[in-house]
Amino acid sequence: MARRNMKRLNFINGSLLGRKRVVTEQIHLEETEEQGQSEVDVININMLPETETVCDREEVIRDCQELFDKFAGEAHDLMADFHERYLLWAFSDMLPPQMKALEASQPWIIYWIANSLKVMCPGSLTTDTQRRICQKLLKIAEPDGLFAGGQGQLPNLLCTYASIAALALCDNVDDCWEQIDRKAIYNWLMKLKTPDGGFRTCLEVGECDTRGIYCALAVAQMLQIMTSELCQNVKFFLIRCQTYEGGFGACPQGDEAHGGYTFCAVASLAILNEIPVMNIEQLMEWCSARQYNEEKGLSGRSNKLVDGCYSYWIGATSAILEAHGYGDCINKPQLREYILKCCQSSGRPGLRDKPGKSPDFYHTNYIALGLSITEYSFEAKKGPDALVNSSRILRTPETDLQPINPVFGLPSKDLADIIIFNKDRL
Ligand SMILES: CC(C)=CCC/C(C)=C/CC/C(C)=C/COP(=O)(O)OP(=O)(O)O
Ligand SMILES: [Zn+2]
Repeated sequence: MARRNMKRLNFINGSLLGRKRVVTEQIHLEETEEQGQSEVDVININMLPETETVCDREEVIRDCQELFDKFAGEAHDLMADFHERYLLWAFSDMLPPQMKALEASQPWIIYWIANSLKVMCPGSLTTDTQRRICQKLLKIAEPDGLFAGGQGQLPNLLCTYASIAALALCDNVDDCWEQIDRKAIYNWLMKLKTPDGGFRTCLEVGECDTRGIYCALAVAQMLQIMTSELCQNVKFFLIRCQTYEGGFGACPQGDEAHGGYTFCAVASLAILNEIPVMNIEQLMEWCSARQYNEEKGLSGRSNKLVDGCYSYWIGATSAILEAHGYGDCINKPQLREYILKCCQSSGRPGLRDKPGKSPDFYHTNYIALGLSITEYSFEAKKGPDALVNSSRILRTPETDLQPINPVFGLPSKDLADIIIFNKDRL
């Protein structure tokens, strides 16, 4: 066999329409060592071009491999008590000044912390903390019953989802669920609705993409204010967001498939009970391609790096498909290994995107949800509420995680409780 001499072609750095040169194919002549014959070796143009991300990925693979070697053969558990301290601190102390940037996302911070506690350390969200959460969120909703990022801010759909999800975690303390103004929220959702089936994130100036649809439908389902008028055309908007790759972009036609927007689209179709309208085979292939052999974790889009938060955005998408009878498209034990060995460190509490990154509340929540997904199998319940049965497939006595509903990002019990409560209010 001739020794192959593969040479990397320089990636053509320019837009397709800007390229005016004639395409040339380079060939390389080489003497084979054994036979002394000349052989033509065509350069493989399918080789990965050397981009910044390709180099970054090599570093990520090295970092992960180091941790896999370090913990080889060890059952590496979740350090739940350690992470609990980080989460409880956030509810009792001043947040660091750099978190000022999240001034318009206060319900999100509350949801991420409270949900992480409920999933990883059940019992640690005390009645007193639940009371403080409700008082804070219901204060933001004054005087019109609509939720925003903070007091005095414009009502916002994404913050409304985060607020209702956080309230769902409060076990109806002090009858707080009674104080959610479902009528005001329904009327406002109808005003946010666009004729093509989308939802704006806020009146007049809000953007319109799959996140808005997901937040509107999830809120409507949790509050039991779902109507056919609210759902009109929504599935057509979503169908148009599925790209040639199989994942979903933010908006119809043209956006790149991305894990976050794919979750929003697939979870929305689950709420609408319309899972079969998408191209399931392509979606499953795309989800599987998000998991990399070397790092074992999930990326959010083609040729990008693994990140712990996709353990939920892609992990939940896969769990929803599994619940609807399509089988697993990710490898749960491998994902578990990435999470437990690469997304936590005994040096600093909280969960992180990847080795070398700092933990934060967002990643702690979505990685905890992803880890829970790896411990259960899923089956959709019959009926209109997008409820899901989960059965434990793994027993880790020290750190059993709560089963979650992959559609709503909440522990199954909290979700069922708020839905049942609101059903009775009809
Ligand atoms: C319910 C709700 C509102 C859900 C939102 C879902 C959503 C859009 C998540 C995206 C999260 C994320 C890591 C974006 C970063 O993109 P990037 O381009 O920085 O990261 P990448 O390199 O991994 O693509
Ligand atoms: Zn992330």
